[in-house]
Amino acid sequence: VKVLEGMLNAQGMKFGIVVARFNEFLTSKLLGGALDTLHRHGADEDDITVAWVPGAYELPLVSKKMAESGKYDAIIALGTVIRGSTTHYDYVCNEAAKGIAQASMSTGVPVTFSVVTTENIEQAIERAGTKAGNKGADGAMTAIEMANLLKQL
Ligand SMILES: O=c1[nH]c(NC[C@H](O)[C@H](O)[C@H](O)CO)c([N+](=O)[O-])c(=O)[nH]1
Repeated sequence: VKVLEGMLNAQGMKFGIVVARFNEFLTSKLLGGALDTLHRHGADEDDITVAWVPGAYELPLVSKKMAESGKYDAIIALGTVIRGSTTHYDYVCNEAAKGIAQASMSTGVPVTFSVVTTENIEQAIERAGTKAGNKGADGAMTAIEMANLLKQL
């Protein structure tokens, strides 16, 4: 039986990070978690590019453009959408999720969906580096694993 699985080695790999400025108090923490994870798994600082977009709705377009460039082994999409603060929560979340998946499928480049979607600010804080971990760090781990796995296919 031949088993394929991605190692967690980021050495020599190039990563794009797309991060939403909306809820920047929280998305900056997701970015910090992603950068820390990439660094501690061996990624070189010069091999990481960060692009800021206005909000989660804009994540798919820039994720797709970065993926299409062929410059990156994986893309990490970071954002925070909180229902309590918006009437169009479902639209933003659904379009972000669908668009990020499409950016990945249409280019063959892994684009991880690390968008925190919560009912309220407290839940979002829990996922930005407190008791529920850091969704940005999780997205970076997924990106490293997927990039390693795709090299074997
Ligand atoms: O990233 C977010 N964008 C949000 N809206 C902006 C949206 O992503 C677009 O930037 C905007 O609609 C302009 O296209 C949010 N809310 O509306 O509350 C939110 O919680 N998070």
